[in-house]
Amino acid sequence: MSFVSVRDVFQFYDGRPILERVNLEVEEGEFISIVGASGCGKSTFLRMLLAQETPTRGSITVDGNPPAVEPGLERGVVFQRYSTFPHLNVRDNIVAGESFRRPWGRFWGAEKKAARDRADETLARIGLDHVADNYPATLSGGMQQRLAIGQALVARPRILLLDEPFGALDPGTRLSMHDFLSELRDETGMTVFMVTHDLEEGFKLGDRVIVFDKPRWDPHDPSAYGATITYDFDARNGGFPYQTIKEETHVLRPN
Ligand SMILES: Nc1ncnc2c1ncn2[C@@H]1O[C@H](COP(=O)(O)OP(=O)(O)OP(=O)(O)O)[C@@H](O)[C@H]1O
Repeated sequence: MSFVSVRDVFQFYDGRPILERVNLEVEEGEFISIVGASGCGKSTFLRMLLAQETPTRGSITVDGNPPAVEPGLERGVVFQRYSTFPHLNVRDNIVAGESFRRPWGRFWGAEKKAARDRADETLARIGLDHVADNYPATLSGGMQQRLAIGQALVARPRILLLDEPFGALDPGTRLSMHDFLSELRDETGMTVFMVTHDLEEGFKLGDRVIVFDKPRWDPHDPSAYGATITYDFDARNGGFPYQTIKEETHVLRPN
């Protein structure tokens, strides 16, 4: 069985289909980029992987079990929402991120000093070392996002869920965050699901790029049908020339 297995998943809100018959098999360590039109259910899909929502029908398993409700060590999941701790300075926000992966939580004494030194190395990698002693509220929006991403990444979860994490960053910062994410992923072998609206970014970072779309469309009732995975591109080795179209396995056929 695959590490993450999504079988015949449907999600309805108020009787309205959002996702229909979604199937996906992901091996541990794969990086899955998720693209699709606005409102087609990409974030809903991430929330189901995070067990914040249960599918109306179908099943999702992570390592053979339903996804953990509480993100923990075994099935560590971090959802990127640009949230940092306002009462901790920038350095200690990174230390807090790393402590998420320890069963006993916070660092003390010499360990704390070592954790702060590691945090300073991380801050240098994401270009925030000069504001290590500042509080998040004093940073620009882009810097706060970088901090939140750094905090999520140093927790080194087994699965990392990212919902448009780089959307608001300027192009230079975006590139350095790409490098940071790629390096950490190589170091940890974590499995990543990343929603992005930037196709180039999706192909650059992802091993696969999956597309959510509505294969059935009623012009008189746009919400009559839900979206599913219509394409599953192999993005390794440069992407497009090696694309694999799996339309046959995913597209719904009218009965
Ligand atoms: N809790 C909810 N209750 C009812 N409807 C919801 C709920 N969450 C999302 N929706 C609806 O489900 C649809 C899919 O939303 P979702 O946020 O998953 O899309 P998305 O593909 O991530 O969109 P975007 O790219 O704009 O972020 C939308 O029409 C949204 O209004």
